[in-house]
Amino acid sequence: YLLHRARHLRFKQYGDWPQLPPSLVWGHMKAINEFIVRGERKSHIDTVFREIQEYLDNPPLVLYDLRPLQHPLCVVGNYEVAEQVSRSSKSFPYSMGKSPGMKALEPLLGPYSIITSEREQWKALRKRFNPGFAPQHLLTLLPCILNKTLRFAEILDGYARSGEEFSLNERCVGLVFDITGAVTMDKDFHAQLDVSKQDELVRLYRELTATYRNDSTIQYDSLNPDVIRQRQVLSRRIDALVTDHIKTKFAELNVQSNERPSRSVLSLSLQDIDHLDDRVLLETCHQLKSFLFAGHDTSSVLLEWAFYELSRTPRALDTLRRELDDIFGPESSPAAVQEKLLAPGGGGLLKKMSYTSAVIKETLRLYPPSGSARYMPPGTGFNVQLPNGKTLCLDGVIIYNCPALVQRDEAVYGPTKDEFLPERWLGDTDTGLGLPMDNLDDKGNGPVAAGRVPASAWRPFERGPRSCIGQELANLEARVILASTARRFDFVKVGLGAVARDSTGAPILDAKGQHKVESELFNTMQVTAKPVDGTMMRVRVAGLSNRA
Ligand code: HEM
Repeated sequence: YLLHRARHLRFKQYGDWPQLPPSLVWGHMKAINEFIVRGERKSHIDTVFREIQEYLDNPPLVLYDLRPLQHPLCVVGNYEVAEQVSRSSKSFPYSMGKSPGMKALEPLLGPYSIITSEREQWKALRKRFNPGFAPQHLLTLLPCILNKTLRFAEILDGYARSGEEFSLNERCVGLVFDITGAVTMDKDFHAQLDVSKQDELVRLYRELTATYRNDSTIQYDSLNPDVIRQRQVLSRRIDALVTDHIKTKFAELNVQSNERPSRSVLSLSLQDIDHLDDRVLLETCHQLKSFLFAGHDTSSVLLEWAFYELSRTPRALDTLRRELDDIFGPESSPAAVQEKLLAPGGGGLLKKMSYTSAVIKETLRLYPPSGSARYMPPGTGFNVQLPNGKTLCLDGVIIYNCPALVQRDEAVYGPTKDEFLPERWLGDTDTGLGLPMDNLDDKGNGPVAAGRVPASAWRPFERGPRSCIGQELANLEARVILASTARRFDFVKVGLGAVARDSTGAPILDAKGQHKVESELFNTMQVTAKPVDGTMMRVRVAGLSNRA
């Protein structure tokens, strides 16, 4: 009987789903491993999924039988299927539930996090925190985003003077951590200063995220008692610091003062709270932790890839710089850009940055830092329709909406699917700055189609009710940072991904207008997908003679 049952589970239960040939004992684990060892071992698992999808002739989804270690996993690479998973419907107003695998992130986020909460609890949190992330509100925080960016530019100036190699990842993480801290909790983390001068929270947070740095072994680390204990200790210390901060801010809010009231996401979320009981305190703490985590880990990756792709695509860099010259004038120093943005109506300049927006959109298309893993228990009745009209019930299977596949689908993006081509977005550069809150219908779904590419085929922030609450902030900071630094600095990749040079030392252009590279820079998995080497760079002040 047992053999009959095992055969059924392995070969019949999902027999008509697209998949690699399963083995009775190993399911798909052995077959996946064969693809892993063929390529770069440190590659993010999305790269392996991409190779398997191509090998199987690009089906809309692929099933991976990982039992008994995990639930079966279904990786979605087609925008129409992905959209059905993420959108709300009459029977499933909050779309599919989140995957139980996200529990591994609990020490980072806290058990009440908006990222993992469900149904009414999630809805109440989203309602409470949405106002702080609304575009108009975020514009009021522009001065503090610019301040942190000036510090970043000063640091780059220092590297330009010394000629030293540095990890762009470390610098971008510091910058984005500072911005997220200021915007969400009105706190200066000093994350861009020397380690000894940084706020204790930064150190603890770095230590905690480092426990997740074991490539793709999150699942197994979660079972290691030492790692579990270490995460608990760090998490409790972070909770204590964050709750103290919340209490201080709550007390300040309740004291009449002539000073301008704080505009942070935290302050806005406390406005309607009369009494800070333990539950509200903990719930608020877990949201702040979630914003810190989700905010810094993703936005820094966006910046790293954007600077890298611009550094090896002279055509795109020239176009971007010309746009910035037109909008901000020829004076290109970060301070001059700051002055323009802070002048009356300055925020409106950001809306004019359509090529910059296309660069951001294209970077997030090629290198989405994260995706969405969903799950509905068996018996729920969650069905999707495949492009061929066939219906599949997704109950009991972890569904991974994988933007790294959807956003390189040849059927949508054509033969240039793997190329960095910001121009493809001209005329359709909305990166969500088109007010996602207003753009959504009453069920929280986004527009069905816009421009030449279906809107749902670009989904780095996911779509539907559980889409990223911080997408406006991410877009805003990326625009401000690119506006302040893209004309000032020339980035030069060193090590992995460095450009190839001819005998005179000049970079070699390929037929598509990009510099040839000596080796490919690629993403690895460290909770999110990020460049494997920390994006080692050198930087120079661009055209010293004509740029301030
Ligand atoms: C380039 C930057 C960013 C990218 C690519 C990104 C991507 C995503 C994705 C794919 C999700 C869905 C996750 C899931 O379904 O499990 C998400 C959710 C979320 N993100 Fe972001 N994110 C970015 C920046 C930010 C920032 C700056 C913040 C806040 C400071 C933030 C806070 C959140 C939160 C709280 C959620 C959960 C929303 C909910 O379930 O209601 N993210 N993000």
